[in-house]
Amino acid sequence: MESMSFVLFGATGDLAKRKIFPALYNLFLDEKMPEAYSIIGLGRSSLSHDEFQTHVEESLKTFSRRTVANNAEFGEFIKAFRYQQLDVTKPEAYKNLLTFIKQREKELNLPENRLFYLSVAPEFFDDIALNIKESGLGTTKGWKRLIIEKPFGHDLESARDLNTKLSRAFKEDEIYRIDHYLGKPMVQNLETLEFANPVLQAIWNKEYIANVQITASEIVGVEDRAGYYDQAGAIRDMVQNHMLQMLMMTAMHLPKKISADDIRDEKRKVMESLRLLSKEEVGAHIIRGQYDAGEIKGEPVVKYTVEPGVDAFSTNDTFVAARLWIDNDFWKGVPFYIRTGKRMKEKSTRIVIEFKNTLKDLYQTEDQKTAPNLLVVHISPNEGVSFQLNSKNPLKNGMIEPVTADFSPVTKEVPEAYEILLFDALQGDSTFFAHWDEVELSWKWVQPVLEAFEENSIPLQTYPAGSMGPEASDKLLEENGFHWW
Ligand SMILES: NC(=O)C1=CN([C@@H]2O[C@H](COP(=O)(O)OP(=O)(O)OC[C@H]3O[C@@H](n4cnc5c(N)ncnc54)[C@H](OP(=O)(O)O)[C@@H]3O)[C@@H](O)[C@H]2O)C=CC1
Ligand SMILES: O=C1O[C@H](COP(=O)(O)O)[C@@H](O)[C@H](O)[C@H]1O
Repeated sequence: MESMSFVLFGATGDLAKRKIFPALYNLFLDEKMPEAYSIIGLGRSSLSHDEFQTHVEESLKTFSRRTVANNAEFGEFIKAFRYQQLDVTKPEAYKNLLTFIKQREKELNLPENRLFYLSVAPEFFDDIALNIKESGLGTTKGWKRLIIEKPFGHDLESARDLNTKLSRAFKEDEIYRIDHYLGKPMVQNLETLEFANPVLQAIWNKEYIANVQITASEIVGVEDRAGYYDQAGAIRDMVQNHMLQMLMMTAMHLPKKISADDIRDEKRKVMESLRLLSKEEVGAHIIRGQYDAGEIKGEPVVKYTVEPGVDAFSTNDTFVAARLWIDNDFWKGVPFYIRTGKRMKEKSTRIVIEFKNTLKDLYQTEDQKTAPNLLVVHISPNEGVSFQLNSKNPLKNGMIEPVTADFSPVTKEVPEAYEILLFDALQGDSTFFAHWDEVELSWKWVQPVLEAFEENSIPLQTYPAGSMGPEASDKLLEENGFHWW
């Protein structure tokens, strides 16, 4: 891995302290950082280098999965951090930043490889990219890369506009759009499950698969993010990015070779085949929900519209379920269901592949009924893969029962999504970052849904906090003879 400067916009913010610093620290402990590097944090606040290093240390003590010891090794890590106060909206400030970066490059004998990480509000993304270009920060003898956080646009038009602006300063292969779900070990493992197992590869299609169910349920509510969430809703916050990325990863077909370009090509093909809904069709395939008061783990929970910062008459979606169709040769006729919501019964992200139960009529009697085979990819909170088979239970007179073969790695050791993604970006591997084609096609699918929601042309179903969403979400599957697993 090449030595570099890591330039972090928004270094005094929430994401930096909760995810980015801990990820860098754990990469350091795993000896996955470059041989030489400088980390330059930027923010509006006025901080000395020492104060910034203390801020980083405190964030690691609170959020790192590994403990922080006050030893020489830690000293080695923290000494790479420097801080610069910079108002991102002031073009003249970038000149000072360039001088500072060059000075550090000289001190540490670093090549001009610069990785810029935009961990600031999205309204700044395009300005920062432009200022990097105009100030000469992006003119390097080495490489430059831009990591950009979500949300990438608010709708199709704004996403296109942002992309056009970014592409004036960075080429597509220099842009790393973070979708942290793509860094989750079990989402990455989908590729291996599908392509490294000939048995699964042979049956990964419409001949054998009855339906696919992707769930991302959360216990938390809107928390302290009402300002953002009440405008975004589950459709923008989760569906446009994480849910559709998981769908792409599940439905993509065998690439010519395992490379970033080939995998992203296959993902794009999935999105190109995704059946677009007209605004009028949205009601038949999409369930829009909002949580009502309820109870979670024995504690009462208030309804969404009385949460701090939420509009009392808000019609924002805190739950979305959808039935999607991929009209290609592999998946024609196989429904893909997705559901995601806040204030649900459990925190669970999982993908369930339900296989066709073609042998169920072979067994005639009640005690010989068979359940469908299920392949379940457990993404969080616990990582693993399980496979449900039918087997005779010798203790129950040979009655046929479903049994589960389970694989779960030791979760304490599993790296976090941000660690995995940062390591990839440091190495220049963009496989698990969202390509613009995927982002644009996702927005294309989402756009009529956004419009139907905005026009209130489909009902807003309420669901009690602590449930698995509105009843209408169950009916969506019942219409095709299925139920949620
Ligand atoms: N927090 C999270 O869990 C997640 C965040 N994201 C995304 O990450 C990005 C950052 O979010 P988050 O850390 O929560 O945001 P915060 O509001 O916590 O932090 C914002 C950062 O931007 C800096 N900033 C604001 N205005 C300026 C300015 N004019 N010039 C320079 N710096 C400025 C702040 O500096 P200062 O504090 O010094 O004023 C601060 O460092 C957003 O795009 C968000 O959508 C994505 C997923 C999850
Ligand atoms: O991006 C987001 O993801 C989180 C859920 O992430 P997870 O890793 O905990 O599954 C969600 O709470 C948040 O609203 C959204 O912005």
